Amino acid sequence: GDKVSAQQFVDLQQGDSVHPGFRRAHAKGICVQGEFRNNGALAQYSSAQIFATSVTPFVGRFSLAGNNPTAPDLKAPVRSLALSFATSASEQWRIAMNTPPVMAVSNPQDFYQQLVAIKSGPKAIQTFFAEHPESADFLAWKDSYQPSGSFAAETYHSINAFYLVDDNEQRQPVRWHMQPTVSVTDDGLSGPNALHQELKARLAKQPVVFDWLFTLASAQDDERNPAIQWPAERPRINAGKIVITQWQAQQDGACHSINFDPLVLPSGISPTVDAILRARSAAYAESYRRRAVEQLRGQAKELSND
Ligand code: HEM
Repeated sequence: GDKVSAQQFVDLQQGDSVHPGFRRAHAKGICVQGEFRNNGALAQYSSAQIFATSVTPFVGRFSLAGNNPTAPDLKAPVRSLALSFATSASEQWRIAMNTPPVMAVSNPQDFYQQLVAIKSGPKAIQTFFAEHPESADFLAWKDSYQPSGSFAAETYHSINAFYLVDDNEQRQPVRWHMQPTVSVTDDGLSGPNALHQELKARLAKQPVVFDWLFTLASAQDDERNPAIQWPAERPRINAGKIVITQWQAQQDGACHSINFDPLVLPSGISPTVDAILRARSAAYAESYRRRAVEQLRGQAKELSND
């Protein structure tokens, strides 16, 4: 199909009502900070500094899919976690993850059409999925997914694959996910900011901890295709713990001015040719450009979800 530009993506995602100063997607969220406690297990696969050092701090952001920074927390179909590690003076690693393990489609053009179909209503999206059999793994996830009662209790997936690159330039394709260490039901949660309030109350008492698990592809898996789940028997390596200790409101917080572009990678990690990664990088930059201009012009709304 025809190429889709970053401007077209962001125009569609921001929709008719622009919220000046906010992200055009995943607009509602909260900044967090913490550290990665490495256990050394990935050092043989990747020369990245983060897998050689014991502790690396990060700035992160929990968020909800959608363009509205005041949307009700419990209505969002997808929850997210983004992390930015300053792994050395010259390198950063930025990661943006969602609750589904795969995308419904394999390329940017089809994702654009999926967003068009979502806007057109339930019948259009049903037709879209019927015409895209590669969405089967995504739909299976969607059918079985039970939203939890906490950002801390979700599993967040890289979806796109990357390569771990070792000292000899050997590449191992991987996907990763953050596995929660608590389970929380949504019983009794209510109100538009339920997940934000739950997170703040939780962090006042204890850190939020995830295990960072990497799944190793084998030669039969196509690491360029973000729609296809890899078989469950693929090896998994636990690289250590993601420990979140603090939060800040997003508009004043350290995550506000970070563009969580998935192609900002340190040496030892490299991108696959998955076209979605390039599309994401371009769209995030366009969204960032728009919100930065609005902020510069003083149009950004002061708004927090406290
Ligand atoms: C072609 C496909 C995609 C497009 C066009 C797209 C577009 C966008 C845009 C425009 C933003 C706002 C960026 C900003 O202003 O900082 C965003 C944020 C985000 N996206 Fe995507 N996205 C895509 C796929 C994905 C996938 C596959 C994932 C998960 C693996 C993902 C996870 C996120 C997350 C977590 C955020 C919020 C990051 C933050 O907290 O700042 N996106 N996306």
